[in-house]
Amino acid sequence: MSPEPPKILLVDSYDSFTYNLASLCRKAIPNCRVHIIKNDVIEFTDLLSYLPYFSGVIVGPGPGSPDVPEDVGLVKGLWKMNDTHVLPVFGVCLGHQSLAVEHGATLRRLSVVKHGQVSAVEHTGIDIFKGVGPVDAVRYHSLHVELGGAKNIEELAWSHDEENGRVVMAIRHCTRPFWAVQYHPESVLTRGGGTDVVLNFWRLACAWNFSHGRVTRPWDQRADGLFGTPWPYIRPSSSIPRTNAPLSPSTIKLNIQGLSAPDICEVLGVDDDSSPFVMLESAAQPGRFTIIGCLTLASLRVTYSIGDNFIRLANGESCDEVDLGSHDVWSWLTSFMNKKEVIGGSPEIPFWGGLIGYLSYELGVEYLKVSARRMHREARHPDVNLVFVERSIILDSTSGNIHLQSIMEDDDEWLTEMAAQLHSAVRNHSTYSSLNTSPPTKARPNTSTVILPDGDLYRSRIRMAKEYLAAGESYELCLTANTHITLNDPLAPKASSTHSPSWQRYKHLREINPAPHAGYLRLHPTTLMSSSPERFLSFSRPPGATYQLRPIKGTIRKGPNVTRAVAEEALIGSRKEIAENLMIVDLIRHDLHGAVGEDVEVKQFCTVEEYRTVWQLVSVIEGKLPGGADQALSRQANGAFGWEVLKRSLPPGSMTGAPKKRSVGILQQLEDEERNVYSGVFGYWCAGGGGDWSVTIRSCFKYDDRYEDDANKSYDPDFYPGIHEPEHWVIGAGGAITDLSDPDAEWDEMLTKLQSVLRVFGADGPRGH
Ligand SMILES: C=C(O[C@@H]1C=C(C(=O)O)C=C[C@H]1O)C(=O)O
Ligand SMILES: NC(=O)CC[C@H](N)C(=O)O
Repeated sequence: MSPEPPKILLVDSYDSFTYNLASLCRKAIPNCRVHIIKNDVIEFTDLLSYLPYFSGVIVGPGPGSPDVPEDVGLVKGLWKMNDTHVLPVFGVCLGHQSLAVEHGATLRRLSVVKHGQVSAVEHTGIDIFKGVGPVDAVRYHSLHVELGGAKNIEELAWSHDEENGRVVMAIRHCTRPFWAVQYHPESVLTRGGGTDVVLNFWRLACAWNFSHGRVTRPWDQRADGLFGTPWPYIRPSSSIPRTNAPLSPSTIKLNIQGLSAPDICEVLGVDDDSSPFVMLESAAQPGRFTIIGCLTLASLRVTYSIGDNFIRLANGESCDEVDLGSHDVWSWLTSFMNKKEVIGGSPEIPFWGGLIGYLSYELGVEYLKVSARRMHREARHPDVNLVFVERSIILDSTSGNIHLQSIMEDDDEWLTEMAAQLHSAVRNHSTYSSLNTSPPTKARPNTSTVILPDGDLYRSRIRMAKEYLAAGESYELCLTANTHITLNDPLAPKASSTHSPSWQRYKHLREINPAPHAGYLRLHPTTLMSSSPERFLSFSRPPGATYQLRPIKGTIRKGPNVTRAVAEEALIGSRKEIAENLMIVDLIRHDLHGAVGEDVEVKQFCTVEEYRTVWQLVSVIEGKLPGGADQALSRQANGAFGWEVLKRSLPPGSMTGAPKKRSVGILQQLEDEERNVYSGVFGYWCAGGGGDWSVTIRSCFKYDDRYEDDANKSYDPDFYPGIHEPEHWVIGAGGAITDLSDPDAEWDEMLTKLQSVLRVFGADGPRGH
């Protein structure tokens, strides 16, 4: 009989780095099984009888303080076990602080907090540091411990901070098998002191277990009941069998020069303001494909608002509310897409047909189970707003090819007709207004109002955010605020069957701020225009799917003297910017490890990319499922696992800060309004597997409630409910606040981001005040 594998209990204090620690543990401890529990799922006294199943415990990092019982939960109890229960424990950061504090150490705040910063760590070279060379370790902490009054605690490592003096970096208990480190061994930038230290812990733990005659209890049903499957646990996304025969796209490939994405939209009738319309546009590098939906009266709209127990399905003819029953919106959509599977399209085309639309920020917040203070349950606008696209036109900016596709049966006639229409559009191309790029007329005086966030209030919120950071509640907070624009010009051309003001504005936006993740989504009641630079998550078609996230953190405004070299110096050369980006990279590694398991890699760390108005610092993280799971899941459903990864990773970490859950809760205190469409994601899920979702930033949206009940039903050209009404647009903008943030500079950065979109309204831009 083979020996039982080492079993490690990892206690998670609601951190955003826990799965990184699990992964480190799996790398360091041969063949181990890691069971993760939250620190509040069980009382410590009830956990005691389960400890014999484990060879050791790892106590992870987390927000808050070791002094606050709710922050550490059952962890406190571990250090007070009586001799019969004792087992080896390794603490990290909050875990380290808890070990020290429970033994009499003094908890203090650092004079200057360390979030996402690398420090040289000196160590004794013994014990968990035996054979360990130089350590350059990432730190995420505001609090630290002084060992003066501590009993039985010995220092093993320390750092010398310019501002804080000597800070304890690792300790051990003198008589019990307890060790801990203040730094983060699992961070992607930690060099030395990671796997080597965890392996040493494991060797010491084995030696202690052996010398104390401690044998782990064989795993049984009882343990299974509480601790379940060890990490990495790949969640099957859907067990619903495929019920329909898969569809197959019919395609025509054209190479027509001189037809832009907006030209094609106009051929398709985007100017009819009452009709739904979707385009995901790669309006700049590194974007390649533009996806345009060719919607029909029968195109199915799928909407859902938080708090509802139904999904709304509508097309131009009917509208139904479908009871969710035991499903949530995520699983409902998974089974919906299971019935829509498409196979056999051209492999290089990312989208063959499928869902296009947006998911709100609050949808992600709801999944995190943060108690939502301000959720307006009544009369919510859609948090999920999607349309199922059966006919599409894809532009490939690399080859110049235009692909017409349909997954509707016997649709060749449409393909031929559309090809003919596009050919004739080029011949008459002067009739298409998109070729005339003149911006919408500047707003007449007194016809538009722009309500900017209040500068003093924003700065005071930054200071409050920094107070939370100093207290150890968060490592980084992405603070944002909304700008409201009201347009009320009785003389401006009205929405009609031949004129869509929002479309004209979008065309202007793509000119002044071309972006790789641009988009125009008119899914009434919502209209979204985006010039987003940021991909959130893309997943390629299974099998062998790659899950890629591309967080941006670090922004500077472009200007005549801001060359690439200057931008690199300002971004890569800045401790602050690298720290901001690193924190999100570590957070995203955790989110991805939580979904796909062990195979997660940082492919690009902090590279400067150029956009029309800003330079940005971008990192790329990719994950893959293990071979067996990948095969099994790809047989089961068409990209449903990508949908699962999306669900588990929202809201985008770059829009929350870390640790995600606690930070989202704090941001709800600091921000006055819901973020809604802003800070969520928009993109597609292809029915052939694969998807691409962008972060909804550098965007603006409006709700037009007058369309709500009727527009889906009516394509009646005489029905324009918005005809004499003002338009009300919202632009969200913000930035990551860390301890190193300067309130004036952050306000300015927020204005820079805001300005990239606000200019389309022809309104006077914001000035710093
Ligand atoms: C918050 C915004 O952007 C986010 C914050 C960034 C930053 O702090 O540098 C960069 C990109 C986004 O992840 C925004 O555009 O409104
Ligand atoms: N990363 C952590 O565990 C942080 C611990 C604690 N909240 C601090 O800020 O010091």
